[in-house]
Amino acid sequence: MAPATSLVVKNSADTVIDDKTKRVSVKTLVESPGLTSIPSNYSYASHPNASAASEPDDTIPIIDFSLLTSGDPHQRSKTIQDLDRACQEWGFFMLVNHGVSERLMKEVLEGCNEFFNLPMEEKMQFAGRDIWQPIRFGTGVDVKIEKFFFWRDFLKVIVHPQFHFPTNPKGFSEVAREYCKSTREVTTELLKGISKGLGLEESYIDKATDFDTGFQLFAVNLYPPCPQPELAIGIPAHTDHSLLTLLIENEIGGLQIQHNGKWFNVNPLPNSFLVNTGDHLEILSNGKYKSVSHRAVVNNKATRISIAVPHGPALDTAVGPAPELVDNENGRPAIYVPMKFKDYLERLLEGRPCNLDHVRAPVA
Ligand SMILES: O=C(O)CCC(=O)C(=O)O
Ligand SMILES: [Fe+2]
Repeated sequence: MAPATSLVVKNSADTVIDDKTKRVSVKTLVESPGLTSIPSNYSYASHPNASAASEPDDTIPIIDFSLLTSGDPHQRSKTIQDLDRACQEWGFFMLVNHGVSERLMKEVLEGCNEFFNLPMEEKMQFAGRDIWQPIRFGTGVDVKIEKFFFWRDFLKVIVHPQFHFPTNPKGFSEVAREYCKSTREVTTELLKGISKGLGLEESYIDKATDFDTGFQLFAVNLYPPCPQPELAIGIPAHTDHSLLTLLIENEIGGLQIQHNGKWFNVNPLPNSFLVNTGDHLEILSNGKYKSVSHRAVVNNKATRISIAVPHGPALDTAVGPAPELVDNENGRPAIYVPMKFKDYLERLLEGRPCNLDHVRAPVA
């Protein structure tokens, strides 16, 4: 295996995305002539988290959305039970028959591809480190302390409660608007089912999180082919801040989730959504559901694109454990304290390994 090099791509000022680290995008790096090994600061393999993953487990839950919304009470209550089990045992499921068209899913992925293929100066207008910037193009991750660089570029757009979007490539904004509206509608229905599965009234999560004005991101990850995929990582293990994240990808594969202490490769069913429970469902359910740890690995053959759409509470809303799920007398105290979602997101920038540590209740 060729050693990781300390090759430095000639960073002309107009390709440096991040002033602080003088980094160019991974795409720029990959397109530079003669790249046969990764620059040493992308080398991740010595990190303790870098353990091998098992083949996909065929018990990864599959939820049929059409049964949740069919109007048949028996099918609905069975699907609610399945959802409850999936959230409790995996924190992750594949959603099929969700009603979002294959055409729309293809078009939105294509739009993302075209965005990353725009000239650099077009994308550079969105470069920046401020997480509140409505449209942001960058590389790596968002934390202040990055020990090594990650093999991914990103586009992050705030799409709710206000919809923002780049005007180029042409037509992308319209497609993305329709896509984000669809994932929001699907999520609204899932949250109703999840509320019921937790033994709460159907609208509980909607009301407790002010979901109508909830924070929604359109987060695209681009993982160009990596000459030494075994040494690099696309996104290291993390949990999502949201209630639920809906993810699609261009059928290349690379998502891994942690289950019972082991890592699993996820090979999505065609046209399915990969759905994971985020920190705010763990908080609201008082730990009954776990915010699942996941990561993205890279490959040396093809560019992978994934679109993660995390749906969260309203920024000014502080979500705590549902009182119905707290029972102080019977050994089930509230294990989290409420924190405004806006403040929670800002803490992420401190780069602590587990976001939920910020809101863990002191042990009495
Ligand atoms: O690319 C993937 O499969 C994972 C992306 C992800 O976890 C994220 O954007 O939070
Ligand atoms: Fe994630």
